[in-house]
Amino acid sequence: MLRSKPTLFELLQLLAELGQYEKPSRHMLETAIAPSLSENLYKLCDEQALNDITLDSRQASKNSIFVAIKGSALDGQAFIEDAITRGSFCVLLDATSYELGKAAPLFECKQINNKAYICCYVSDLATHFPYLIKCIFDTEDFPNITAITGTNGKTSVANLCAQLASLCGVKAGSIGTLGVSHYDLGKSTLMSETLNTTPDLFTLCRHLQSATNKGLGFVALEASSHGLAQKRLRSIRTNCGIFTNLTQDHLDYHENMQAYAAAKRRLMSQEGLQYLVLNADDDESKNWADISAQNIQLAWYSMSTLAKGQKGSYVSDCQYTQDGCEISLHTHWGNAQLVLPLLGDFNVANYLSSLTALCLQGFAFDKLIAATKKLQGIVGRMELFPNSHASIIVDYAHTPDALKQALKSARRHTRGELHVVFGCGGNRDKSKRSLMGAIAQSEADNIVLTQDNSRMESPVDIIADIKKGIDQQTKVAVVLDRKSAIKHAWQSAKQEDIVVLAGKGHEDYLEINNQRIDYNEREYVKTLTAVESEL
Ligand SMILES: CC(=O)N[C@H]1[C@@H](OP(=O)(O)OP(=O)(O)OC[C@H]2O[C@@H](n3ccc(=O)[nH]c3=O)[C@H](O)[C@@H]2O)O[C@H](CO)[C@@H](O)[C@@H]1O[C@H](C)C(=O)N[C@@H](C)C(=O)N[C@H](CCC(=O)O)C(=O)O
Ligand SMILES: Nc1ncnc2c1ncn2[C@@H]1O[C@H](COP(=O)(O)OP(=O)(O)OP(=O)(O)O)[C@@H](O)[C@H]1O
Repeated sequence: MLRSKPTLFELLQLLAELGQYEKPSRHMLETAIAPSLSENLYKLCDEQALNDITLDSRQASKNSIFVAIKGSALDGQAFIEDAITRGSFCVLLDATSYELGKAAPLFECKQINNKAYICCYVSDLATHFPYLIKCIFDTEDFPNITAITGTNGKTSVANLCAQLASLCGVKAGSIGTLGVSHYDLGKSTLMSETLNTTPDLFTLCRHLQSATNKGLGFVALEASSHGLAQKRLRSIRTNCGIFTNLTQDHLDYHENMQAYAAAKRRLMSQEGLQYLVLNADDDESKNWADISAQNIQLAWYSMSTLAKGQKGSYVSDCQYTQDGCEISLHTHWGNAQLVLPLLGDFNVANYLSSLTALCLQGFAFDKLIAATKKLQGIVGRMELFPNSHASIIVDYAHTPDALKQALKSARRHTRGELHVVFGCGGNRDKSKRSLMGAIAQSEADNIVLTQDNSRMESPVDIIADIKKGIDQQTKVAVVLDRKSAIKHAWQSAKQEDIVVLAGKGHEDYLEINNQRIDYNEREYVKTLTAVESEL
């Protein structure tokens, strides 16, 4: 029988060929399994093509392989029972995790709750991940991938790229903070939630395999700095990379800006990278251009103009209306006058990067312009909730730069005063709190400080840290309960004012004392503004 994918036994033989250990024989397999008298297990090892692999026991499917590795907080070995209970028949472990001082066998048969499974010990297991995925997924058939990195804008750009590609007739997908979505002619369907912005390599492959099976030709993928640093994208062929910007974030993890910037630059080493889109208005882009490989085609985007010789897109004039931006667009591929249903300069920049990436990859300019007219705003990203009292914008800004950009942008769209409601997350980069306080003071007329995901910290302490950046305390009100804070800000606002709610965006929970409490800001705003007539 012809099989496109190997069995576990064949996989072990292939790994042995890579020089890791002695080639196993069938006799070894029979001897290992025989004592458990598990005929079914033998069949799974020697007759059944491998079908799924996971690092996370909670995702283990029937007849899958569970890869148990040590993480930064936990050891995957603690979840073997969970994986076996959920259907895994095999656990891959690094050879070093075998009993101290003893040489690990290549495999042995074990039992948990009367269920036999096979435990394989592979030397340098993590270095074989790229090889493992090629044995299980049709990686060569994966859709064209555009990966987006940068401190801010990844989700927005991924969404815009996927919307535009699908409106041009190519079924598309996006993978990132908002989950995994598929797009057909601009209409998006949420396929699954994601635990991480950039999923681990095996989860990512599962999403890409499903995209392949559903006939998608294009996928926009968010590449977070954690994901890049932890090599979650390694060996995933990436046609195009987009870098949006670099400002302070995640220093609790990366420790300093150099390490953070270096993590992002890893995107340039992605396998198969042909195109790179850089932000001419961001200094870090110049470092990217200096070190990108000669064979990668560069293109640029800018909110002002491009230098001589820079191929790409820019905007010469931007008018801010109550519900969007009117722009004069100039690109290497053509020019146009456009109305974008997006708020804020940075969303125009996000649009430019998406358009440039698609033009570079051969999408027709005219089709993209026609598609632009059908674009939808992005959930929780400068999302406008107009009403006759004072418009509300729900935005996901949770970094100093994002808050600054969101407030500056909102200011341009308002004729009245600007109000901001925000807090900061607990147990994360504390240094950004006072910076965000200072930004709110300089950019907004009125500030309401409130709860965000305080996690294990006291929200009162977090707010005290934010206040350290504010000396005009008369501008500030503190209302701990987030819904009450929003109501307070909106009721104190006047007609033609704008109230920006920063930090929660699309999320549907508040994480307090390590518990997720149902909280949907967008739904709350709809309810609140529906009763505006009672004001
Ligand atoms: C610090 C960090 O980034 N940790 C990530 C890392 O976890 P880890 O390797 O340390 O794993 P661990 O939690 O110690 O667990 C060890 C092993 O046990 C497994 N396990 C764990 C629990 C369980 O029930 N069953 C199970 O099998 C885990 O899958 C893992 O293989 O690798 C895991 C798999 O890829 C990630 O899910 C996990 O993200 C955690 C949840 C996290 O909070 N990460 C954040 C900081 C993050 O990565 N954020 C960025 C976006 C940031 C942004 O731009 O805003 C992201 O891409 O999501
Ligand atoms: N190009 C940009 N430059 C600066 N700020 C931006 C840009 N695009 C979006 N923002 C701001 O950053 C917030 C987050 O945007 P988005 O979700 O697109 O970024 P992200 O990089 O995916 O962030 P995260 O990884 O934290 O989810 C937005 O709500 C907005 O306030």
